[in-house]
Amino acid sequence: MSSAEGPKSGGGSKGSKSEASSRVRGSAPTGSRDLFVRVRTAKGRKASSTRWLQRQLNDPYVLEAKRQGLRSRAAFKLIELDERFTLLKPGMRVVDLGAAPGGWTQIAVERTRSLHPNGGKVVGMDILEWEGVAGATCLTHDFMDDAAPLMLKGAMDGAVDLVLSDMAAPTTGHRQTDHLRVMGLAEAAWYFAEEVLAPGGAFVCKVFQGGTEGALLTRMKKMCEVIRHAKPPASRQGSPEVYVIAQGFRGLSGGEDTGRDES
Ligand SMILES: C[S@@+](CC[C@H](N)C(=O)[O-])C[C@H]1O[C@@H](n2cnc3c(N)ncnc32)[C@H](O)[C@@H]1O
Repeated sequence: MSSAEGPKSGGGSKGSKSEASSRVRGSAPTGSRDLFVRVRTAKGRKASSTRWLQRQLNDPYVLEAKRQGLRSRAAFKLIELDERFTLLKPGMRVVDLGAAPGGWTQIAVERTRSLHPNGGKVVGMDILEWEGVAGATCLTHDFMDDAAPLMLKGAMDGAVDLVLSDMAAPTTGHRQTDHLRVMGLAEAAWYFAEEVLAPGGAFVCKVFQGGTEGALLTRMKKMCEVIRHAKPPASRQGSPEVYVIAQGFRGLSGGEDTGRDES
């Protein structure tokens, strides 16, 4: 796993905010901000909100995302994972689950060149309403709903090279409940990936510290050449999130028992 230290150095692209820009975004912020913004407590604002605001105003990833016209600081997590594991290439077909507000989708569009003729294809889905990203098909639907896989398959119309899932249910503060919820989403994302991934395809999914659960990991190992876990530097150090990266999808060799409960 990578450490969650300060931002990496990078090229520092100049910040047009146009999504249609042909400029490839994606350099992580360079160095930290000199001026620390202190937020005073205000009447009617909870201490937790003040802390959140102060963190946002002093977070180099938040500032850099804004500068580069990226919709979320989370975009840098995908950028860092892509730099480490070489996930995205021009022409690739990508599904992005839990896509709102669209930072990962923006990066997928740029790196697959889905806006270009003969470029890739990107389909994103989120349970929340979200603003469309040019170059992607953006769906609003609960991925846990039975109809969701069919909607995604219909929009993709063919095999997928990369399934991304940054899905996260709102946290309750109860560690086990939050863990179970995120793992439920991860499991559903993997089963979807099994159905749509092309040979050689890859899967990247948010899980919680401790990594992917035993049964799911065993199943993934049977179907992929390599499975790794990573915490990209942009992932907050205090957050339990890590990502599982499965590459070299080969599916199952005829009728093997995977232990999945099909009932
Ligand atoms: C951390 S955010 C994703 C950020 C995104 N990767 C980006 O770069 O902008 C997690 C998202 O998962 C979505 N989500 C959670 N449960 C979901 C579900 N059942 N179906 C679809 N989306 C879901 C949430 O609505 C939220 O927008």
